[in-house]
Amino acid sequence: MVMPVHVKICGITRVEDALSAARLGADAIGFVFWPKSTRAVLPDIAGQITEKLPAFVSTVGVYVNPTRNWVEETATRAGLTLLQFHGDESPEFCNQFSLPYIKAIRVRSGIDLLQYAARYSNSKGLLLDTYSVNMPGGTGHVFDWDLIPQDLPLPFILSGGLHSGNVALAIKQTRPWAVDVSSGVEAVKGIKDETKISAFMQGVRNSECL
Ligand SMILES: O=C(O)c1ccccc1NCC(=O)[C@H](O)[C@H](O)COP(=O)(O)O
Repeated sequence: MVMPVHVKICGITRVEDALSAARLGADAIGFVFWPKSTRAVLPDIAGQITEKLPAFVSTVGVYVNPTRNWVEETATRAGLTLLQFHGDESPEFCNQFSLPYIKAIRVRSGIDLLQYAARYSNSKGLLLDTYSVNMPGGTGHVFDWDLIPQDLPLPFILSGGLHSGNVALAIKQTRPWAVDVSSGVEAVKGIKDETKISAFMQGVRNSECL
């Protein structure tokens, strides 16, 4: 039996994009609460988007080395269900909130993902993204999927440079719990393109035939 792969569409800043993502079958949407991002959204705007969502769509807050207060304030205002730590947050920092979390790891050669899995064993999964010196996330670039160990003891979310043209192959090769996309379904930064989301979702479904 082929396991269905979950989908998170990240960098949502508009109600219409969130509703398109939900209607086309996304399981989660992500709000970037790192103020330096071109996809950053205000917590109250995120809250208005969350209110419009149908049931069973998770709302994920994305952070890069935030303060405790910022996480608590944004989580409340935006009605989050999951936290995503994308910086150098310690396991102790990530564990202190009332919401579950996933830890983003920026992958490059030489990385020991098994060690990260042991360190963040309380996380609900590792989000594997592409390392870049310039940007902590949302780079639009893929990493070498061969760096993912077969025996990773946590569910992982494959991320980094995915789009409709490569997502089926990515799923076939790595067998993730979920995939995460931002640049690959955008018209411009922070604004999603419904046709691209639809093609991406089709790519995910096609992976079930490979
Ligand atoms: O998207 C951002 O601007 C961003 C900035 C800082 C930290 C994380 C960020 N995005 C997090 C995500 O979950 C993205 O979906 C993930 O990095 C993949 O992005 P992309 O390669 O553009 O699909």
